[in-house]
Amino acid sequence: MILCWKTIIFAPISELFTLKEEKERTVSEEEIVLTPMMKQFLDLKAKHPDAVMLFRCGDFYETYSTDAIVAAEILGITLTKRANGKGKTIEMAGFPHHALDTYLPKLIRAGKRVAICDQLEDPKLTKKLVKRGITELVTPGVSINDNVLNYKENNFLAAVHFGKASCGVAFLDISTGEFLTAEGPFDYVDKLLNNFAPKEVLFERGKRLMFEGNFGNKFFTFELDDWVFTETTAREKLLKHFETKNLKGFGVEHLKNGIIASGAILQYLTMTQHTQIGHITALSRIEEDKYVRLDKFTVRSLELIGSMNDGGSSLLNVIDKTISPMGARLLKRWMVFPLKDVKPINDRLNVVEYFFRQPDFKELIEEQLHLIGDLERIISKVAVGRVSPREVVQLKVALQAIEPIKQACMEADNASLNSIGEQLNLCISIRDRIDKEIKNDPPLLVNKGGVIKDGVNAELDDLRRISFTGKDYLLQIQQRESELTGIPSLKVAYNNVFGYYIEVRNIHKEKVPQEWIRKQTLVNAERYITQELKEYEEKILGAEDKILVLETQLYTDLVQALTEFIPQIQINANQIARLDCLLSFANVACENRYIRPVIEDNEVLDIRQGRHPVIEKQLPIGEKYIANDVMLDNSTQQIIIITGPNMAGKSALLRQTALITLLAQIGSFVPAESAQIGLVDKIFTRVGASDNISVGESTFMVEMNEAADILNNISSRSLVLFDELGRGTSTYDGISIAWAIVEYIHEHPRAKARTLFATHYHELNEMEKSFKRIKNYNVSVKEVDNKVIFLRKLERGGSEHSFGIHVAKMAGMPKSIVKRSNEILKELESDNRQQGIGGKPLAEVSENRGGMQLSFFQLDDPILCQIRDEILNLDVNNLTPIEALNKLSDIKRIIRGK
Ligand SMILES: Nc1ncnc2c1ncn2[C@@H]1O[C@H](COP(=O)(O)OP(=O)(O)OP(=O)(O)O)[C@@H](O)[C@H]1O
Repeated sequence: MILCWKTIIFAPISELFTLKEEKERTVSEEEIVLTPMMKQFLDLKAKHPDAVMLFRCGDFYETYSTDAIVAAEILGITLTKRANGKGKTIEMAGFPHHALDTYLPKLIRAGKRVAICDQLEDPKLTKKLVKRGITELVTPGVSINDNVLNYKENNFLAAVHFGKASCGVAFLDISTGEFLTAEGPFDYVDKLLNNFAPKEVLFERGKRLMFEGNFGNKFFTFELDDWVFTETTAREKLLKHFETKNLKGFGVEHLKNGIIASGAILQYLTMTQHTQIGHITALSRIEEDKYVRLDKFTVRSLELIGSMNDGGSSLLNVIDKTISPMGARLLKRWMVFPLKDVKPINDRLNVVEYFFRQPDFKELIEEQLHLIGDLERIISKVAVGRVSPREVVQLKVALQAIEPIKQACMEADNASLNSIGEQLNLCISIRDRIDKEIKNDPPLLVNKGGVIKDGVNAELDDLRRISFTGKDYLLQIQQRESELTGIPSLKVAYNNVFGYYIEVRNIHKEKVPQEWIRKQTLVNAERYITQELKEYEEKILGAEDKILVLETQLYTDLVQALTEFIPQIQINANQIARLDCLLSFANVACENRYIRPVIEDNEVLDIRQGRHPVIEKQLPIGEKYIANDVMLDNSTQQIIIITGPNMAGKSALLRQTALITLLAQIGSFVPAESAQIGLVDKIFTRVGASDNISVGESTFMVEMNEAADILNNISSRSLVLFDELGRGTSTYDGISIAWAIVEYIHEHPRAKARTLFATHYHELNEMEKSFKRIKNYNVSVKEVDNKVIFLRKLERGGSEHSFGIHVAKMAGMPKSIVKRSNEILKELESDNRQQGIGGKPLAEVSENRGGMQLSFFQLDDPILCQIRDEILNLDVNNLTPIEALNKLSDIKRIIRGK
């Protein structure tokens, strides 16, 4: 036999034998002697060199060589060695096959691809090496295992195709069957990748630089051959799967790049042996123009899905009171895809209001939703042939719960609810069939038996009778023989080796009849078999085997019948998810005193007594969130410049305005006394300076990139929030850039966006004088006895102080520094007052400020000079909070030393 290296291109080889050369060559069998099983392993492994192979050996899944080293580390299992022909050894680590569900998710969560290699024939029936083959390739993006999946999240696999004019993208969640596509410029695809957060992304081999250059390196990726990314291959694959002549019915026919990406996904499913995919019933286009555009910075800085601080809360945490897993997943989607048309938003709001007004209806829906479970993922498991008897019973329970929901929705005085009710399908025939055939509390696995109810199949009933009466008969034998032999402790028992046997304790061994055949000697007893016992054993065991075969057959037939209902049950799952989200909105609104916003097709944003939905939940007991009014429009008050001390609540106000708008546009009630929301098409936020050093960009570069993106994309319908824009550079540059940007938004006809601009550059208050739609506001504080009290009220007019020194004091800054800072501030202020800021060119203002700073550090005090040097040597942009604290403590030590 000749082994070809070309097919064996992975690391384990080097550990099985010594490689003379790395390059391709052929090796004769004389040079290498492998055990036959290892040869089989190598052949299979060569098909998926990058995956950890779980190789089934009897009752174990084994891993070998480098796979074993990796698996032992991730799974915490013992690494051993096994002989591998001609005195060689190979690393090995394994676990019992029934523990697959425990260990597989750990490998997937560690970002590994796993090839499952099973025995394809019964080892008992062959004398040769057992046939084995890869039955499934599980990867982070292609998993239906409950232990890998998070029930509140979709598990998307994505594919990206780099077309000539645009980029195509597709997303598939195999656990729910949802399949989506879109195409557009890189930044749009980047936004989608961030919003859908796929667990794995596929792209064409050799295009890594392009991929990472546009989308970063945070995704788990896999490269596929270039032939996968051709239009003909992709179209063929899609048409074959959907059994259609073209893709017009899905509304994606014109999306050439999207189609290529979608085809690549299906191709990948074939490659990973996922061929039962009847639950993927449609390919939908992601309709960009239907949703508010939120870029990834906005999603992150508004903390919609996750908090930027460890342990912090997100908007999703506050508003997710969904009951079903489908509801939780849909709500997460709604959060990043707010609507921008009045009608669908009002449709949602109408339902939320209906829940409010009809507590009985709300209670009924709530009660039934608790019974439904993960209908969407269960029906996907039906399609892929992995549904357990318990899940089938859960499916029945869900369909039963849908009946009262459907009825209540149809009877409701609300068109959206009527439409939900109409779409719900009771699937009565299959529901009743499950009820008739499957026991109410079946075992987890069908091969354990006891799944099918009595009365379903006459043959099954007969076999069960034989099995049960046979067992009774064995008891009779026990009793009879005990009496005949006079052995009171005689007992009939069963083990896998001898089958049924009679056990007699040694003290009675003399009384055993001659015709009994001795099979086993124990310390205190002997075990025997008899002719009669063997005959009954055959009958009982034969019946039990037949029962299992028959039950499995009946169960498989039922699951097959269920596949006919996949589309209807998927629709049910969607409608239930929708209802669940709207119910969640109603409950959140009740609990937190939200009101229904008025949605209008104009450019007014008028929020009265608005609150921040997340901060208000986090305040210490006894503290109340101070509500504020914010009014923006395109004619009188387009841009608000908000100044005010540090810690006053400027950022909170900015964010709450965006969050209220966003909540309204996903159809939720909002935390305010009243809210008039003129529909927003895009929300942009630039909040604080953040570093992106990992991709080689400075704080300021990131800030300017984001600001440029905003300015290039805003429209007169957009909402823009700038928080401390320009902070990442010198005061002089910062003010100039901030001023120019505000001026642009005010003046540019296309860019007349409603804008909130929070800043510490009080100089920007000058703009109100020259620009008609710019208005100054400040978040108020009161100074009492040298102490600052935060009133947190938004008031008309600019403010002059930042009270930064006060905040430094609150933060525990050494008293001497606080005192000295106050002296310097007074000096600076008096100087500025003499010179005057208003009307002066910004350059002058800034230069003066620089001059003052210099005089501070020109003092003769060597301690101050030492502090100056310490501060000047700091790289503030790269300073971690801990380093900052350490530095403060160093400075404190210097002062104390004085
Ligand atoms: N309206 C409010 N009612 C009650 N507490 C509030 C309110 N607004 C803000 N806070 C509290 O004050 C803290 C500081 O608010 P915020 O970060 O908005 O201040 P800021 O003015 O942006 O400060 P800085 O200029 O230093 O960034 C918040 O974390 C919150 O706990």
